[in-house]
Amino acid sequence: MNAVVAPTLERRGLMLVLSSPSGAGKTTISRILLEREEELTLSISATTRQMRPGEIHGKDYFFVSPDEFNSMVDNNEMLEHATVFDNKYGTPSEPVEQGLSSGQDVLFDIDWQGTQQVAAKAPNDIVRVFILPPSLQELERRLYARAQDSEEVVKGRMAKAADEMSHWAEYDYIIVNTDVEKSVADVQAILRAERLKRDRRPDLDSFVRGLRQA
Ligand SMILES: Nc1ncnc2c1ncn2[C@@H]1O[C@H](COP(=O)(O)OP(=O)(O)OP(=O)(O)O)[C@@H](O)[C@H]1O
Ligand SMILES: Nc1nc2c(ncn2[C@@H]2O[C@H](COP(=O)(O)O)[C@@H](O)[C@H]2O)c(=O)[nH]1
Repeated sequence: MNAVVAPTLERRGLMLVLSSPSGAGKTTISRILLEREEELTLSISATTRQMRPGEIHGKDYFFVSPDEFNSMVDNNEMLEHATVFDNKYGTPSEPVEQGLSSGQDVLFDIDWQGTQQVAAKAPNDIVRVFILPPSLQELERRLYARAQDSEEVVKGRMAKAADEMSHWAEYDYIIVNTDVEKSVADVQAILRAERLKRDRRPDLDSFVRGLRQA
């Protein structure tokens, strides 16, 4: 009987998108996921919004001027871009492509507009997760508890929460973020199953052929 060598992991990475109304917990869940998932890398967005206390340029966002943002768009450097809460946000393409082709999965914290654009460009690579808050009162409480935005900004984000949530059905998976640990475990379960999908495992074809000939 011929020896059959178990398949090495040769898969193209997937694009894991998290969206939610502002304050539901995407950033919190993302930070923990990135600590726990070695094969997951964050897509760092560019934005024209003001830096919040504690945020770091190049780690949380690339904080750019409106002119810089527009020239990135004009030079075709953005995978997607959108205006959210009166500021511009966009995903630089190159780091995403580099991550995917080296077998990393890429995590996106982007809104529904960006998700639609990525889904149109890469329908087979995207996995969409929508995070809901347990209630509107809790969403508002979290926005105030984060203590990084003015009352005016919090009110603006609450006013747009219903509109953002109206896109929930465009996503593959829905998580109600009551408990952070449980939400992280749910996203990890999604990742694990999606990584095993047949279409993401081109290496299996020759492996199974070998098994059948052995
Ligand atoms: N399950 C949870 N229970 C209680 N508090 C939470 C939970 N998840 C997140 N939070 C808190 O809610 C606040 C908002 O969370 P976070 O910044 O992660 O939201 P977000 O969805 O990324 O918001 P934005 O879209 O504005 O970036 C933070 O103070 C965070 O610690
Ligand atoms: N379409 C995109 N949306 C993005 C991107 N980066 C962040 N976002 C979304 O913006 C809001 C507000 O974020 P905040 O950090 O200012 O609180 C939130 O819904 C993010 O998901 C992006 O590159 N493209």
